[in-house]
Amino acid sequence: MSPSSSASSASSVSLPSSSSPSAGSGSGGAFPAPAVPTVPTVPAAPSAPAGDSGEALFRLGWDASFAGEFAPYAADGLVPGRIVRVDRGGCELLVPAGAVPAERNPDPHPAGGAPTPRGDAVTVRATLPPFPDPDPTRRPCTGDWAAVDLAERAVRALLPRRTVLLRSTSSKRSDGQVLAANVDHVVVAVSLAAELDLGRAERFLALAWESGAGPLIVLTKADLVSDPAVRDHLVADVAATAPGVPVLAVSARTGEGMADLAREVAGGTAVLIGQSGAGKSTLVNALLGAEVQDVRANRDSDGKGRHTTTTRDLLPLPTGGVLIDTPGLRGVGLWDAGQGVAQVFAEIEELGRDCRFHDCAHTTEPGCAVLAALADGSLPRRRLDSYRKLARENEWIASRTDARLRAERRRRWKQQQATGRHMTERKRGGHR
Ligand SMILES: Nc1nc2c(ncn2[C@@H]2O[C@H](COP(=O)(O)OP(=O)(O)OP(=O)(O)O)[C@@H](O)[C@H]2O)c(=O)[nH]1
Ligand SMILES: [Zn+2]
Repeated sequence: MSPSSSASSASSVSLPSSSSPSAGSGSGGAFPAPAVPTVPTVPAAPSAPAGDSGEALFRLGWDASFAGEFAPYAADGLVPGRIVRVDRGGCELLVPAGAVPAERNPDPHPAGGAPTPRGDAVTVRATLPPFPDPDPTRRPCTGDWAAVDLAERAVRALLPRRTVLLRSTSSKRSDGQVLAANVDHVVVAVSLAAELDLGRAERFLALAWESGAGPLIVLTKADLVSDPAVRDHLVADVAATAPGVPVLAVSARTGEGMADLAREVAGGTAVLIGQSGAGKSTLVNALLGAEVQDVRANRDSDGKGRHTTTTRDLLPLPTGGVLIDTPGLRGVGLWDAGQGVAQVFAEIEELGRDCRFHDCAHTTEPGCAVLAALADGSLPRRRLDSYRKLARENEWIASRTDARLRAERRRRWKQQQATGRHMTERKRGGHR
C-alpha cells in the first residue's frame, strides 16, 4: 500500500502541494480569508453548532484549549490543521473543508463522485519549516496541531503538545523518536487467545503513563474464552496488576464490549498499542465500521514488514474521537520512561518510602519495606521482578541519552502537561 493512498478516503480530497506563492489566486478578493473556527469558551461536543469548520475541527480532536493556543495565528489568517503524517517533502494535514477555497480545490468530488460533505475535513499537503532544535523529539509528527498558511501550503508553527508518545531508536545513541502527539487515550491490546503476559502489559503501560495520556487495557478475542467465570477472573487478574487503569474484555468478532470501548475513546485521541497479533487491526476496523487496516491471518513471528500493511494514520471515528495508527507505533519500546515505570508500579514506589535507607535498592538492605512485603506475601514476586527489569532497562536507555536535552524535555513536558491536563481530563472523563 503506497503512503499516498491515505488521501483517498471518501471524505478526503488530496491536493497537490503548491510551491508557487498565491499562484492563480489573484488579489485578496479572489482569495477569501481562510475560515477560522470560532473560539469557544467551553469545549464543544462534536455536535456543537460551531459552524462547518469548527465542527470538522472538533471531530479531529480540537478543543477550547487548542483554540486558545491558536488564537494569535488566526489573527494572522492561518488555519488550524492536524498532521496526519510527516514525510521527506513535508507533511499531510487534515484541515476543515470550508477553509480550502474551491478554486484551489481541484477535485471536490473524490472517489465515488460524492462531493466533500460540508463540515468535513480534507487532506492537504504542506511544507514544514526547518526545525533547528537539536532535540529530535521536538520534530513535527502525527497528531500535532499546526498553524497552516493555505495560500503557500506551508506550516508556520506547531501548537504546544499536550502529550507525546516516544520510542527508542535503534541507533547506538538513543535520542528517541516521536510517534504521536496529543494523544488522550493509550489503548493497550492484550490477547485472551494466549496466556496472559502481564510483564509485557506492564511495559506498554509504562510507556502510556510516560506519554501523559491515560492508559486503558483491552483484553481482546474474549469470544475465545467461553466460560464467563474464567473471563471475569482474567479481567480481575489484569485489573489487580494495573491499579487505576480501566480493563475491558472485548471481542471484535461478536461485538462484545465494543460499545464500551467506543465510549471510552469517544472523547479525544486514542492510539492502540500491543503485541503483534493481539487484534489491533481488527479492533480498528471494528471501531471504524469499515475495513481500513489490513488484518492478516498469518504473519512471520517477528512481525517484520507488517508496517507496510498500515494504510491510514489518523482516523476520525464514527462514534466520536480520533484514532492514530501510524507505522512503528504499535510495538513500541520503552524510552526514557522513568516516570511511567514508577506509575505502573505505584505500590512498590509507595513501599519504598518506608525503607530505612532513602536510596534503598530493595535487594539486601536491612529495614527494606519492599523485601518485607515480598516476605509476607503482600507483594507478588512476579511484580517485583517485572519492576526491576523495566527500571533497569529504562536506566540503561536514559544513560545513552543526552542529559541536557533530557532535563530540558522533562521541564517542558511538565509545563505542557500542566497546561493541557485539564482538557485531557475532561476528554477522558467526559464519556464515562
Ligand atoms: N476469535 C477472534 N479472533 C480475532 C479477534 N480479533 C482479531 N482476531 C484474529 O487475530 C489475528 C490477529 O489480528 P490482527 O488484528 O491482525 O492483529 P494485530 O494486533 O493488528 O497484529 P499486528 O498488525 O501484527 O500488530 C487475526 O487472525 C484475527 O482474525 C476476535 O475478537 N476474536
Ligand atoms: Zn527497600
